[in-house]
Amino acid sequence: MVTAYDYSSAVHVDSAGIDLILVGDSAAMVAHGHGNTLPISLDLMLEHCRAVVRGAQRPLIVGDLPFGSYESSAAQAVESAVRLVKEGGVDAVKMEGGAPSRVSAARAIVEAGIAVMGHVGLTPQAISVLGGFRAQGKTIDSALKVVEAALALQEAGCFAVVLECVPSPVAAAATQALQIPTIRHRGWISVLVYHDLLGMFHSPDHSKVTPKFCKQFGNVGAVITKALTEYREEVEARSFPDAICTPYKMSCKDADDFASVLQKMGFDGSAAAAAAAADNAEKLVHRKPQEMSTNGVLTAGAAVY
Ligand SMILES: Nc1nc(=O)c2c([nH]1)NC[C@@H]1CN(c3ccc(C(=O)N[C@@H](CCC(=O)O)C(=O)O)cc3)CN21
Ligand SMILES: CC(C)C(=O)C(=O)O
Ligand SMILES: [Mg+2]
Repeated sequence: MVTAYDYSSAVHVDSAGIDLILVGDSAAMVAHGHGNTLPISLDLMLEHCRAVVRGAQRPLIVGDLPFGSYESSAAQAVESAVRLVKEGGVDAVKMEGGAPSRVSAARAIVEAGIAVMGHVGLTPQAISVLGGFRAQGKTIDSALKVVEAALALQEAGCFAVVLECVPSPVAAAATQALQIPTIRHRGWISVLVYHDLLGMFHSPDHSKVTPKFCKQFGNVGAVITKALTEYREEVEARSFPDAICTPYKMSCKDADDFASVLQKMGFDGSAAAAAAAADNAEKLVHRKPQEMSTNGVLTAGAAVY
């Protein structure tokens, strides 16, 4: 399971054959730059869900219920879950927490006909009471609470539960106790945030949106920065764009006529510039292949024009 927040990330995750996509409220952090997940609204989550749904066909798509959209009552939870499915197009919803009121909300959503994924352990929407992004289940008492919460969510009808930031004995015990699948986040990991696994951000510059440790399966951020830098340098050096790169063609005759019309109108400078550009394009096109740069773009261009 990997998160996705927009069309292009959904296309990538689908192409990689990944089974589940989470449209996570972590979008607040990695897509919008907030320091935690609390600010994102249900309306904004719906936009992210719609974009992801357009990009992915095969994976099961789960949408996070954002902070403030399901805590007040079971009725509010059902209403928000219905919107995620009906307007967002997701296949299932995920909600954080295992307190009795959350378990009742999960049951009500399932009874409304919507599949629910639970989420216990570190529940980022509760940072205010947890005191930060802190691992959970590190004492016997809190470890038991994690297992009990997971069991209660299963009993309420959840089809899976995410166990986030819990020690491996706690994840193992909960997984053994449950019949439904457990999805581990940061432990034995099987859900990762897209940007984390691709290495999209260079810590520590973006430490507020990048958790301390996560296996990086790529270094995409560095690839992006390199490409953007090369583009900027080529534009600054005026080596890109060159005449041959333009796909918009004008016949030599039209170019000449265009220049004389400009001249008649009194735009002498423009006429000269247009004629020079036409001349330049002409020269490039008629160069012999061996005179061309070994750059593939130029060579391909010579064949076309
Ligand atoms: N990019 C990103 N990746 C995530 O995994 C993620 C988000 N955003 N946003 C929502 C939550 C927040 N998450 C986080 C954020 C920070 C830590 C973190 O730094 N944990 C420390 C401290 C643990 C402790 O104090 O007990 C760690 O070392 O793992 C963990 C999970 C997981 N989720
Ligand atoms: C980290 C995962 C489990 C999540 O809830 C999110 O990305 O929002
Ligand atoms: Mg989330």
